[in-house]
Amino acid sequence: MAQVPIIDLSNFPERKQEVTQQLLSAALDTGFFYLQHHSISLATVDEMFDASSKFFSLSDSVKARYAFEKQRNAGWEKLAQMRPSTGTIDQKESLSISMITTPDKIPTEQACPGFAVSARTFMEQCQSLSLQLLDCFAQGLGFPANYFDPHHDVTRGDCQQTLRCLFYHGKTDADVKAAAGLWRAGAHTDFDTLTLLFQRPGEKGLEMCAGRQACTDFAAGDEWTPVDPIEGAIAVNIGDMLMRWSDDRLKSNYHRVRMPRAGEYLGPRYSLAWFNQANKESIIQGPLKRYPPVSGGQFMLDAMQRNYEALQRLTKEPAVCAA
Ligand SMILES: O=C(O)CCC(=O)C(=O)O
Ligand SMILES: [Fe+2]
Repeated sequence: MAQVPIIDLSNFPERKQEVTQQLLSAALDTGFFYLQHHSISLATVDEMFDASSKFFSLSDSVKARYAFEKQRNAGWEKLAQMRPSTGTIDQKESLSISMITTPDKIPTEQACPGFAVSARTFMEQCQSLSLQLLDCFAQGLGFPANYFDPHHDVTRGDCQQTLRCLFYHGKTDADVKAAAGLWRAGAHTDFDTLTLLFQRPGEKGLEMCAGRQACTDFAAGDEWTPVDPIEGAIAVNIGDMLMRWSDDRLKSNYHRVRMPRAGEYLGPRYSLAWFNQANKESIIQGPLKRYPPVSGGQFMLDAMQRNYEALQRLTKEPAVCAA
């Protein structure tokens, strides 16, 4: 079974070369790693989890004021997302918001007091840690220092940086018995450059599958490794955009969230995902030019189209990966 390495960011400025090597080696192989002793405080993360659970506890009619819009990839959705790997609906709710481009999808002070303030602080800290990591990857891939910064520019109107709050409903023993074929989140890769994934201790279920060869393939192997929550640590994974930007060297591997099993904790699971996504107008191309250049905006549209076509095929054939 693959190992998910734990990378310690203590004394980062003095240890930057060493950390860069560790990040690179994790990204070349598993595509997943944990970060410990990073710059995001536990209090900031806890406050964001509180804000997120308060939002999800609102009535569906209030949450529907922030309804998901596919075109903008923003807003709230419930029992709505289907992955080509499963053909069943993910057992979850989510709220996706961006730092500047979706103010109308951020719950108001009246609807959810404190949410906007907590989300802003959290997103700012996620952004700053992400640029630190992306700078290491830039150097590891042979790009100039800070190469990725202008491509993840949150001050521009074409910014695609996104926070997704996730809420997986609690289950009963009967639900668990009847859960064959259901997933909290079906196997998928992320479309972004880098995802920071925050989990709460005890709320397990995330699993990853190492071994993807090309950013264009659409299948997962069958060896799954748990990425269980570790107190204070962030689980990080490479996404398809960085896989492409690295000419397939860094691996955007499949991952999923399984349903709890009988005898396990059956309560709700909350997670927070910060998706780093290149600005729509940024041009993505690896140093080896393995793929033609593509803009950040077009890359997302193509990824969604590929997903859509795979879902269409699913209605005619069995699931591409019996995940
Ligand atoms: O909730 C999790 O742990 C994973 C979520 C995820 O992979 C996603 O939303 O892309
Ligand atoms: Fe994901």
